[in-house]
Amino acid sequence: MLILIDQDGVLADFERAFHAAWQQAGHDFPAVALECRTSLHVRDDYPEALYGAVEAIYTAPGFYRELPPIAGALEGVRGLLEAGHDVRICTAPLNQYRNCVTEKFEWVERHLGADFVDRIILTKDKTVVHGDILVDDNPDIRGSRRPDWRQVLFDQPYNRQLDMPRMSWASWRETLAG
Ligand SMILES: Cc1cn([C@H]2C[C@H](O)[C@@H](COP(=O)(O)O)O2)c(=O)[nH]c1=O
Ligand SMILES: [Mg+2]
Repeated sequence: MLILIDQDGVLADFERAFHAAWQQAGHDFPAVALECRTSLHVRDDYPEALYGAVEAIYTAPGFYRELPPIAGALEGVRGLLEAGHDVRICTAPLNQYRNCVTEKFEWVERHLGADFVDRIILTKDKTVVHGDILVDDNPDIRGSRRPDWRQVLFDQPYNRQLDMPRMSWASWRETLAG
């Protein structure tokens, strides 16, 4: 199968890095714990007056480059390749793209190797990308086409309210390797 895998929130731990950076910044408003997050976009869980401070963190140089891998993600990707699947990273850049785009590529090279950079598909519209499965933490993927991929939701606290087929890296074999 052709398996498309999202980067932020599936391979790279955007949430853990943001939480740590917000705590480090010393804002009076406390960092929202991952289990309490309610929306894909972290900004939505903070007061509007702090949106600028929130965006300043994830648009800062190095934020995307230094994201820690999500537990089990790198092993899961390698396992899917070893199982004979064609794996591509299908990822959307921030609108504030300047650091994000380069650092997403640097992240893949650092954690999956230089050859894996050839497997990156960078798009703001994932519905135009061909694939059999898309693993993504976004519960509301919108675009210009009816996609031919079937989404498997990557389990995160902010998408648990939805009754959709889902996985974590602890369960990828049962969900994807079939
Ligand atoms: C703001 C924000 C972004 N992300 C991730 C999700 C996508 O991979 C990119 C671009 O997101 P957008 O929805 O196209 O702006 O960044 C995220 O995981 N959490 C966030 O708060
Ligand atoms: Mg994501």
